[in-house]
Amino acid sequence: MKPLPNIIEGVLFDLDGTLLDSAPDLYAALERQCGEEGTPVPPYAPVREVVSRGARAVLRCAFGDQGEPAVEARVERYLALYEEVMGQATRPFDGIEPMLAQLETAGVRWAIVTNKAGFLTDELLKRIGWEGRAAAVVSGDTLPVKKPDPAPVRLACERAGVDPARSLFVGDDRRDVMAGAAAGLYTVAVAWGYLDGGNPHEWNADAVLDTPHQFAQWLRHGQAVA
Ligand SMILES: O=C(O)COP(=O)(O)O
Ligand SMILES: [Mg+2]
Repeated sequence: MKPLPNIIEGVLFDLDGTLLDSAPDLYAALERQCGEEGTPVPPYAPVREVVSRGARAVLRCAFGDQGEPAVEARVERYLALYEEVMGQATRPFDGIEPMLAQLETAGVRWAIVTNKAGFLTDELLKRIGWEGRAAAVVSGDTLPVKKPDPAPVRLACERAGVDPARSLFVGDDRRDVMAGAAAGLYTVAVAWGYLDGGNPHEWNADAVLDTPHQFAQWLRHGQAVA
């Protein structure tokens, strides 16, 4: 693993699958939609895996064999159902809260760069009690482009007032690593997330960490822990 920057000003995080285990609510919304349509509900595991790719990827698990227009036609209803249940079962992954507290105590600013639509991100952060806590929040529709484009990462650095060269980008998907690297940040792939069926060791991240606890320890010591 590449050594960490000497001074860390900011840590930017992906949301779904990195800070929050949001898959149970995204699955619950799909269950409801399948129920409304009398369609069989797909098993949880393959849905969980694609959650970081957004609503369409989740819908494809149930309606994909009917073709892309059938998926597209259900996005609006799916998002409405998700908004209803969002936050009920979504929790930070184990170890995330103490890790964020560690950053806050150390005066390191942390921010969120998610591909989730802004109206959902803002409402979800309210519901889980994180409103106003992150130094910046950039959502999938804040700009005309989203991750893997580096622009949302650059904007989050600007809004949080941190130097990209002294900041980390942390995510559970290859597109997080691509966006973070192209924006000039040190990139961390997290193996505790959804991973989209991929292997985080193959994404050319500067570091790969297995648990939030290990990540927190690594930040404290500036190096990988065994
Ligand atoms: O909802 C999405 O599209 C994915 O969200 P994420 O970027 O926070 O993983
Ligand atoms: Mg993600």
